[in-house]
Amino acid sequence: MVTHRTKTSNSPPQERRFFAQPLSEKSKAPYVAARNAGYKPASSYGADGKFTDPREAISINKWPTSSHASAATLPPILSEARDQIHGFQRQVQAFTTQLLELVALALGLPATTFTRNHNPERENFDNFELMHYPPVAPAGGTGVDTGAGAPSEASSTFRISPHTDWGTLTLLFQSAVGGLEVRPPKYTSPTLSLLTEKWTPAPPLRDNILVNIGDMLEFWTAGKLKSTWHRVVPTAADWKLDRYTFAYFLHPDKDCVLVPMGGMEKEGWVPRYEGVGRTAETHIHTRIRAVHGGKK
Ligand SMILES: O=C(O)CCC(=O)C(=O)O
Ligand SMILES: [Fe+2]
Repeated sequence: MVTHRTKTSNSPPQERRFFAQPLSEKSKAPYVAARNAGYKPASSYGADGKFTDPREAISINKWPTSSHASAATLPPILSEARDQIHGFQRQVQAFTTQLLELVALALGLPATTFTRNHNPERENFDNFELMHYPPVAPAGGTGVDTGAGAPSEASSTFRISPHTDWGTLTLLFQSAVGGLEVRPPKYTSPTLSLLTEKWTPAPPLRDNILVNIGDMLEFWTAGKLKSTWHRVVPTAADWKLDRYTFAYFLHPDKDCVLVPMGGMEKEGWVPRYEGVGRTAETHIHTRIRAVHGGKK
């Protein structure tokens, strides 16, 4: 799903300034698993727990204003931008509310089917993440794209390894450097075959926001909407470049339950992933443990 954006610049200057700092500075707000927020150094984890990715990122949770108990701890450069971040989050909230209403209507459901689980005043895992991907050489030598032709799974090289996003929707603000690929919906197995499956490139489109469907919508629609597998690979054209993106991960209220809505569950439905009947909070904690381990 691609949607048009108007006023947001491609990469806020704070983003580059933040990542250019020494590790000791960036680590002043370290990642805290219970909040799913903070700085995650390069090569310290992988998107799906299977590979280790060279990407570094900082996650900012829903309340960057210090008046909230669960406010994100922000490192100095980003705390200067608190108001800007908060304003951006409010715009995202208004926009995603409309988007979720449209998704419900398109499925023939009442407009509030999904929005009633996304109360902006309640606790959730909403997460605004700034990312930096350092240059990485493609597998099999420079100038060769990685992917379906790679000789073995272990030798695959990613900027971010294949994964699905955990929340409801992800808004992806990509920079000019490409490499994002999505797994076409014809592949329905919960496990990937990196050696045979062909992925579809999703190059950055100027002034557009790319919207990914996340796990929650897959559970609520009994698989009618699929949580999209995606990855970022180094391409022949720009593997030497640093890549910056930012993403807004929209999450539902922590206590809502992941069961099909609006009578969408058909007899014989086999969920692709574990998690049906759990709360959103339990699902996210399970995902965090798989990626970051039990520590922190
Ligand atoms: O940087 C991108 O284009 C994708 C990032 C992504 O998939 C993620 O952070 O979950
Ligand atoms: Fe993702």
